[in-house]
Order: sequence, then structure tokens, then C-alpha cells
Amino acid sequence: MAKAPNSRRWSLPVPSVQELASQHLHTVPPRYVRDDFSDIITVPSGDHQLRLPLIDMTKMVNPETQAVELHKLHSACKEWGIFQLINHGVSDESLRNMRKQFEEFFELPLQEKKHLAQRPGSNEGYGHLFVMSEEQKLEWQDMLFIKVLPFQSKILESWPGNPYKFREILVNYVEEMRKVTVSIMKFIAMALQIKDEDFYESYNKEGKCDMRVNFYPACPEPEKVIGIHPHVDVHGITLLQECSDTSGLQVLKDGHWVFVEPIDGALTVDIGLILEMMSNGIYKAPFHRAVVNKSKERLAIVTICCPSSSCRIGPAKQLLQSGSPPLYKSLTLEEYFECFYNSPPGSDIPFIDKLKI
Ligand SMILES: O=C(O)CCC(=O)C(=O)O
Ligand SMILES: [Fe+2]
Repeated sequence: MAKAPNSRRWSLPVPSVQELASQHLHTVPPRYVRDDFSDIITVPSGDHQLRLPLIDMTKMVNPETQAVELHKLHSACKEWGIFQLINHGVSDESLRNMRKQFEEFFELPLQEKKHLAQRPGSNEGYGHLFVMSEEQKLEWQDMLFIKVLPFQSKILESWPGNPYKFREILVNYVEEMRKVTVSIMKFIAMALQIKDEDFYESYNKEGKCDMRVNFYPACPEPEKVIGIHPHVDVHGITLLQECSDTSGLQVLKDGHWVFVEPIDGALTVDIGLILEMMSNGIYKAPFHRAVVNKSKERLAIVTICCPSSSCRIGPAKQLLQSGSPPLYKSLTLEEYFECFYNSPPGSDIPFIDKLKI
């Protein structure tokens, strides 16, 4: 039996769900059956669904429409913590190319993908996150986790070399994602009336960025499994590219799980806990999860951004000048992640609470 991880920094190896799904099972194996969820709805119900706020980047740039769009952005971040972003400047070509590369990666034979399998001690690679015991229930997904920024030539080797254009396309994609992240953070600073340039510049050249690409195969009993368990993102900000029109991502809004309906070319932007802390709780990192589909697979490319490691994680000083008390502790990025990785899996709420004053 493999040695169990002693922190969330690495994960036990688990079977490939894609391989399981290819056996055309009629039922899912017990380890995937989630009796702990009673509210799994796997297809949008139509008329009465709430819709995520939609933010248009060009309207934030245009002086004539800026004030109104910034107000929308502020409300979206306060009330939802997540929104869909259109006209964000990332080219269709870049989105399409990246999607194609990841689709091709997941279509490779298992043996080929296993060249990138996670190793004990690290989350990087092909596998699963946060599996810490042989008894733990599993999610219905396979995942590739790679570090992308700050870019160093040695991290190239940990990226797929097959498909052969993968690395070149990823370098371009990440550069575009970095630009859009800095722009969003700049508009968020404006919406919060924070004048400190570090608030957004810390996501620029020294900013950290990882990618998590989730592949959710079709599932014979989708209402019995979970694609990704409810969680808040612990980083600064997450940009998610949907690769098809299959919905799966859900956000908890006023006690209800709301589907994020894919919009062609849009990015879904999700506030992470670091940004919640920096905004002194004005913005909230939302709980979200993914469900899976009976007949369709789904692929989501998730770019996870953090400020540079020299940045202090805690309420922005300008938000405290009016006498508002800090609601969160202030710590280094390293201390912050130490605290996260050493919290047991499934304990996101205690983790957040540990950071509150
Ligand atoms: O794949 C999805 O739709 C959700 C992914 C997600 O929440 C994550 O990777 O943190
Ligand atoms: Fe997430």
C-alpha cells in the first residue's frame, strides 16, 4: 500500500476515471458514490435559474461606460464572488489552440499520460488532488496540474511534450492570462478605491500562476457522484475556460447551487480567499463545485493566480484608513500556504476561520 501523504502538498495515486468510464459501466464503483451529498442536480432546470453577473471588459476601459461597469463589477464581487467576463482581450485563437492541446492530451493513451503522473511529495502532474487515505471517497474526474509562472525554463520539462505544440501554445496562453489577470485586478482596485499599484502589479512579472485542467468523463450515475467537491479557491483569482457547452460548474448563491452556463469565448472569474482577505471581506470567495453529466464529458482549463511571494496577504491598508477594523490576519504568502497545506482535506471552513481575527 502506498505511504499516505502527511499534508495536502501531495496525493495518493488513484485510478483514471477516464479509463473507468471507457468500460461502459452501468453503475459507479462504491468509492465514487457520495452519500454525503443529497442535493446533486446534474442538469440546469431552465426558467428559474439565476444567472451569473456578466462583465464586459471593453465597457470598463471606455471612459463613457466605465463608472457603470465598475459598479457592476463591484456588486458582482460582493454579492457573488464570481462572474463571467467577455471582451477580455484573450484572442479566440489562443483559447481555441489551448483547448485543442488539452483535449489531445486527455485523448492520449493512459500509458502516455502516466509519463506525467504525480510523484510522492508533489501535486504537480497527472492524477488527483488531496487524496490522503485509501478510504477517502473520490471525485469523478482526472486532472493535470502544472506550474506555469514565474516562468523558468526548467518548468517546461514538467509540461506535456505531447502533443508536440503544447509548450509553445501554453507559453502564449499564459502570457495572455497574465495580462487579463492584471487588468481585472486593476479594475477591482478601482472598484474598491485602492490606489496602491502593488495591489495589481503583484500579479504581474513576479506573480505566481498554476494551471489545473479538469477532465470530467460522462458518468452512468451522475447524481451519485461529485466532479469536484464544494470548496473555495484559496488563491488570489481564478480564470476558468470552459471547453464545450456542457455545464458542470455550480456556485452556491443564497443557499442554492446555481449552474454557470458556458458562454462561448467568455472566461469565468472567481475570487479566491487571498482576494477576500485583501478586500477585508468586502468581496467573498464563493463556494463552488462541479457536477458531471450522463452523456457528455467536460473539460475545464483553470488558471490559478497569486500575487508575488513578496506580497503580504491581508487587508489592504487603504481599506482600514477609515477606521474599519481588519477582519483577517496578515501573513506572508509562504505562511498562508503552509497553513492551507497543513489543514486536513475537506476542512476549508476551519481553514478560513483560522485566518480571521
Ligand atoms: O472544473 C470546474 O468547473 C471547477 C474547477 C475548480 O473549481 C477548481 O479547479 O478549483
Ligand atoms: Fe475552484
